[in-house]
Amino acid sequence: MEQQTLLPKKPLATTQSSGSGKRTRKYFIAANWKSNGTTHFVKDIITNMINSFEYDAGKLDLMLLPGLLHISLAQAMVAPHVQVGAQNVSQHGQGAYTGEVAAEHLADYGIQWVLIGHSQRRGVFQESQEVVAEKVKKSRENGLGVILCLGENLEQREKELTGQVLDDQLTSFHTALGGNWENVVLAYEPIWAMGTGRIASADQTQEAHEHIRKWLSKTVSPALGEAMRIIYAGSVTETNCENLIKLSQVDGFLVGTSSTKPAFRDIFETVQRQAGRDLA
Ligand SMILES: O=C(CO)COP(=O)(O)O
Repeated sequence: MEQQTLLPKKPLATTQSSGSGKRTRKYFIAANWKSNGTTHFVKDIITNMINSFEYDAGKLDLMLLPGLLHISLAQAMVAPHVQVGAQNVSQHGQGAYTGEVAAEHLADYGIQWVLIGHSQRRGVFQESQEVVAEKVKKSRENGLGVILCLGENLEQREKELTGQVLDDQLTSFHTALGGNWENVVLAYEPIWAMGTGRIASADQTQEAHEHIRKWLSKTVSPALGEAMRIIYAGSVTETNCENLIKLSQVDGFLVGTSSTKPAFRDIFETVQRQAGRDLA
């Protein structure tokens, strides 16, 4: 099949630096519904919650990541500014890969963004960084924007290897992206905080995000270091989101469990308030 180079129709702006030291990065919040929900759930949450959000799409991006079969339903229902992405993609192209969903298929269905490298894919499904990198390449060949997850496990943190782990993952992403960081959002996921109810402290989060930003500044360019959206993932709730979103290095959240609950409204509104305060 001829390669598609479908450019995102609704590109998410990677905001530019003003050079003034003032925040210019647009906030980003994604709801990862994982393998949860039914068609009833999707209709209900979009109608009664998601589509009722009134927000300035110049300051905040909102993306839903439903289960694969629910994507078309969500696409058909969401209000114009709300994006819908996929939670996963095959590392293979089209071909004899039974049960896999190729990047070509996502693009063909008008899906413009995909989550790659989620800790549950890496852990439960044993995806290596090499496989993750292949997924990035296939997605880019098909014009998809990517939310790239990275982060350390508990053992790596305790051995003080967090910086090294992040550097290795970033290096792999850089190669897979061919140095093109357009339409990329990075999600820092300390694996020990995923679905555990345990959350990274403000210091740990700020430090990890800063580390990532410095790597981008040094390895790619200072402009990219300043412009890249780095969002936090791991046990975000309506009670802890306020403190995290105030951190200068945190540009939003990838929300799991709480994104399927009424709490998501509070989390969204907290990010929205911060965006209103920070962005002119
Ligand atoms: O997996 C996550 C985000 O994709 C985080 O999940 P929890 O918010 O349930 O910890």
